[in-house]
Amino acid sequence: MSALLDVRDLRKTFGGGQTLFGAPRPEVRAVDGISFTLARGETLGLVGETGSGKSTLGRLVLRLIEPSAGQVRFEDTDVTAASTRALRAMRPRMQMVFQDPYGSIDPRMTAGAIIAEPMTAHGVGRAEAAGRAARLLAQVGLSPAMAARYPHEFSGGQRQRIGIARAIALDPSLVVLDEPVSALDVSVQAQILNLLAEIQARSGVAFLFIAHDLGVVRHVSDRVAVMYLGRVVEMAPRDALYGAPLHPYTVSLLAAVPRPDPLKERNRPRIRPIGEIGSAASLPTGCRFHPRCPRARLVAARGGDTVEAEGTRLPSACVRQDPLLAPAGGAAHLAACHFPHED
Ligand SMILES: Nc1ncnc2c1ncn2[C@@H]1O[C@H](COP(=O)(O)OP(=O)(O)OP(=O)(O)O)[C@@H](O)[C@H]1O
Repeated sequence: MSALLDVRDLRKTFGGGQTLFGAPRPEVRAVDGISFTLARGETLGLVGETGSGKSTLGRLVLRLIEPSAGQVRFEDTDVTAASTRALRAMRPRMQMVFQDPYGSIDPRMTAGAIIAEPMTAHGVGRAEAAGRAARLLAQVGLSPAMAARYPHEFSGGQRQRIGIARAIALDPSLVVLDEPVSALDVSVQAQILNLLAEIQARSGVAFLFIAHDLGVVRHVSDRVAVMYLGRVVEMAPRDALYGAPLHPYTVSLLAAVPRPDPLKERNRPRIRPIGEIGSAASLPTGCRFHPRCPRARLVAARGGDTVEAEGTRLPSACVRQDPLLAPAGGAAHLAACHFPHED
């Protein structure tokens, strides 16, 4: 069976060209050649630091923004080439949940109206939509009587439940969730993650789950993709990624996840990337992680073919060749690193 979602070499560049006064405007390669598939009912977690391109990728997949290049196929239809009309017909099947669901919603609408809106927009009658909105409220753990209330009368967690109810109102087969629990207290986060798992078990919806927090992604994902400056640098089934990470960036992200046991915390190796995430406006040569990579320094110290870069010696492959995302630990465990097995 073909994949629900098939993303091929997707790219998005912002800026470029010139400003009004003729100065060159920097070109930002926010998404720089990303490919992956998603099966029906699957959850792919997408993690990375701020600025790695996660939100841009999520919006491209749903064609809320136009790609610069590449292709997105959803349910065997080319989303990137779809006409406005075809795209509109697809919308009920592909939905999005935002970090703050009310950022884009009219605060003067009641919860019932907010949930009913996508249904009436797609031809469901008003009375039928109101009835379904009440049932959806119950499904997301809220009282149907809350349909008459306004956004400001809800807590953050309740608002996110309403955002989820709205997203699943038309029974989508894909929901892109962009940091859906990042703004919530930890206890509320767990409730929302459980709710999403219940919805998925019942409906078979697939999730593209975007988060900067590896701990959150671990709870919900079947597979995880780690993004760095517009690229996926590692992608693997959840247990392989957390149990045996291959890319030094993933290793460093995992080292930064706090653990509940302070004793273990003390003995944990401190692997940190050097400095801050670079800029997608001025990408390094070769491997885009090389300026921050602790492993490149380790490998160079052992000798071999090295060059002078970043004020130190680094393997010439890291500085000169852009590594491809390729199988490195079994067919399903992909990493974009010249030295995936050296630590
Ligand atoms: N509309 C835009 N115009 C110009 N640059 C943009 C635009 N949207 C995003 N970018 C740039 O693209 C890069 C990726 O941004 P994006 O928001 O996708 O990253 P992210 O990983 O989702 O980060 P965050 O977690 O902060 O949302 C960043 O360098 C950002 O500044």
